[in-house]
Amino acid sequence: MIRVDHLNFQYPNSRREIFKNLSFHVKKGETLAILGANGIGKTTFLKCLLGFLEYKSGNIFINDESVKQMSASKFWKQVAYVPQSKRAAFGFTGLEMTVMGLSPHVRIGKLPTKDDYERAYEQLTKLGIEHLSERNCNNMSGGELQMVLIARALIKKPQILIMDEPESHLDMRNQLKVLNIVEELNAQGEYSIIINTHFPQHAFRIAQSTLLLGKDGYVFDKTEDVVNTANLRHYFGINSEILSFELADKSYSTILPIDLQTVEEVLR
Ligand SMILES: Nc1ncnc2c1ncn2[C@@H]1O[C@H](COP(=O)(O)OP(=O)(O)OP(=O)(O)O)[C@@H](O)[C@H]1O
Repeated sequence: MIRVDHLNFQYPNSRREIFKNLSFHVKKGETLAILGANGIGKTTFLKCLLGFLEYKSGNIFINDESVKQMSASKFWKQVAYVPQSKRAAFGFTGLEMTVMGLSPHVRIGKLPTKDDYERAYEQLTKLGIEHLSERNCNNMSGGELQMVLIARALIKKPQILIMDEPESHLDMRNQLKVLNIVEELNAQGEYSIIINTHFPQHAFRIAQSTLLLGKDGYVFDKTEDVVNTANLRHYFGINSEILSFELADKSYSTILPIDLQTVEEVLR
């Protein structure tokens, strides 16, 4: 369980408060989607959560323990981060990259063991990407590298999994692969998952709750209560329609952006 309590953050060189009194939680076995317009503060929030930026006030708790009081080693044993694959450039093989996920569990200066490499290979196999184990990450496609980064995050069996736009830059097939993995992890009931995304329809598919960040506040609630046409108008300035249908006993919803709000609509 991760709980964010009245968090406030502002960059030192800026007058804008990126978030003010931000509070929400993600229970074990649940997925939260974070949505919001470009530049609203999604990455900034992840940086605060991961300890790369210091927030002004408020607190973040993992299983009711404040992260401020937690050692880095304890934090990183529980939390795994999957960065966007486009920003990565590494000279490691898929197997080496996956083994690196075990680093919080390995003493400094100690090399990974044969057992660690076997666990890494097993993790790649679980995700169906063992063929990437000997491939250099620099020679992988965005989708392949994203899957290896997910393997690296999962190998240490984290409680909290944080993913920064894992399906951006991927084709539709690879997007579905990533969404399926998140759905499977969610169904296992062992993780609290936080996923930054630019796709509201993905929030519908994988996230029980959604945090929608805006300039003048935020909404946090069940996804179906957050992702609606009124909020998309207010937070993205677009008119849209939500389309829902059933297929093979499963319900699906997606969002069709129709057009930008007109100046009159904005002023109304
Ligand atoms: N180091 C910094 N100093 C001052 N302002 C910053 C700094 N880094 C980011 N910002 C500003 O903070 C705001 C939030 O940026 P952030 O990258 O968190 O947005 P985002 O929601 O992740 O955007 P996107 O969807 O485009 O990735 C932006 O206005 C950005 O210009």
